[in-house]
Amino acid sequence: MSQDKQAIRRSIRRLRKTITPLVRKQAAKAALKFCRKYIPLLKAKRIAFYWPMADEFDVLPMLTFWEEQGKACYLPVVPKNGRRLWFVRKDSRTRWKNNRFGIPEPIHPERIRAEQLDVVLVPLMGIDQYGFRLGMGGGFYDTSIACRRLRNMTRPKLIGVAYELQKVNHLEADPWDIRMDALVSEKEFSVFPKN
Ligand SMILES: Nc1nc2c(c(=O)[nH]1)N(C=O)[C@@H](CNc1ccc(C(=O)N[C@@H](CCC(=O)O)C(=O)O)cc1)CN2
Ligand SMILES: Nc1ncnc2c1ncn2[C@@H]1O[C@H](COP(=O)(O)OP(=O)(O)OP(=O)(O)O)[C@@H](O)[C@H]1O
Repeated sequence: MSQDKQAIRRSIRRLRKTITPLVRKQAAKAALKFCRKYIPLLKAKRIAFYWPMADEFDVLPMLTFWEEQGKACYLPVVPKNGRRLWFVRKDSRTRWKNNRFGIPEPIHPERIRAEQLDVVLVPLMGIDQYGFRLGMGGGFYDTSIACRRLRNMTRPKLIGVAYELQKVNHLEADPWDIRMDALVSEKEFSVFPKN
């Protein structure tokens, strides 16, 4: 079964490599335009983004926009032990340090957990029609947003970010998998049905 997941990751990674820099840039712009109307984002005080690696969807234009709108913006920081991510504030003067995966992380005293965020833009490898997500396999996001398993917990809102070519019909969900509330791609912004 995790064999399966590895195979899906490989095939999506291969597809994603074919995206040209120009298309990537246009996709980032389109996604920004779509997400500007999403009410939870408009109302949010604290929003988490991610620093895009390799061929991941570029959310930095969105980050810049929402930062200019006065939102407090955060990026994930991999913990020393375990898998529960910290979210560290990024501001215009932030300095950066690479983590063990080579991903830049902000250096800032303001460090919070996912529960304190209003919206999290979640990186992913694949996403199905129900909002189930396949990540890089580290289990970081599933662990960090596990608070959403609790009944009545509607925060943080989770927005998966992906190219259309990362959509898959159906992902076999593991017990720890948490569904996204919405998805933004280069083509659309869609909200998943609650049930
Ligand atoms: N941009 C971004 N930041 C993120 C994540 C993510 O998916 N995307 N994460 C989401 O959880 C966390 C880091 N998770 C990671 C999990 C696994 C690997 C990893 O296995 N990297 C392989 C190379 C993978 C590849 O070939 O693309 C390696 O280092 O060998 C890296 C980061 C936090 N920050
Ligand atoms: N809430 C949790 N508590 C403890 N362990 C967890 C939790 N969620 C996931 N895990 C562990 O993390 C491992 C990786 O999970 P999975 O392959 O679903 O990660 P992923 O969603 O692809 O990765 P990521 O979230 O880092 O992008 C699993 O084997 C599981 O044991």
